Amino acid sequence: MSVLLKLDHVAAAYGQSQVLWDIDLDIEDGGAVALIGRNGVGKTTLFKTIIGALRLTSGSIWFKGEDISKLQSYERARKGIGLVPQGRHIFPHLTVEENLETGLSALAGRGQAIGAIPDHIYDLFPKLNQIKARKAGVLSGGEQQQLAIGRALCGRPSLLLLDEPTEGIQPNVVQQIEDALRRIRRELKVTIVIIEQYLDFAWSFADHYSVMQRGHLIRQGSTRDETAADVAHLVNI
Ligand SMILES: Nc1ncnc2c1ncn2[C@@H]1O[C@H](COP(=O)(O)OP(=O)(O)OP(=O)(O)O)[C@@H](O)[C@H]1O
Repeated sequence: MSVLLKLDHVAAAYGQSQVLWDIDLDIEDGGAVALIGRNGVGKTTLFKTIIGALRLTSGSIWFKGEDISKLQSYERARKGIGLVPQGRHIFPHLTVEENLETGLSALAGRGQAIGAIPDHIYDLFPKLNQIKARKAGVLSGGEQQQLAIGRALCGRPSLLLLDEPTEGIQPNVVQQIEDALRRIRRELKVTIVIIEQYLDFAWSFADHYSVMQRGHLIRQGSTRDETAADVAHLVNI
């Protein structure tokens, strides 16, 4: 398999406060990776560096063989990096359909017509079709998460980063989210990286895991060769 995303000795800081140190990470094309670690170790910050919301202080980021370290966020989105942020950040006063339309803007400048919301979004999340005229602010947590994923998919990413997709979601809906992510990977050929506190979900969904501790990547491996219990002590408080 080829490498889709490569982080090479990445470091990043908020002002004077360094948060990431010397991160080396390869994400294979077609892979599903869980990024795990205690609160505050830098997982979200790592996503911010990948999407270009935070500049690197050293190192480089490569996507599809191209150094994207100096590109702006919108340029990285156009190249195919999508984010489902922690807390979902949907627009509560817009309808479901209008929220999805905001996701189409990543296509602007990629030489593709922006067009309509792709059918596969409503195929993945039929509920969104039923409630497309409803204001997003009144949706349940699970529906908002589906909307946030659908919105990111409107930009036709080849890499989708999801920051704690199960946070605040009822257990019966977690399974639906997992099923949708599997289909996104298999049918849409999207490579997926999740930040996940809930190790059972991480192990069920992902092929590989990476553990962060105090701004460093300290361990990586296969979720098929090791169990969640093998790494739980590195993640649980
Ligand atoms: N905008 C910011 N300005 C300054 N420091 C920040 C900022 N955002 C995060 N930090 C600090 O950077 C460190 C890493 O935070 P980050 O949110 O990346 O961790 P995390 O592993 O994603 O944690 P969580 O699971 O709580 O989201 C923390 O010490 C945090 O306080």
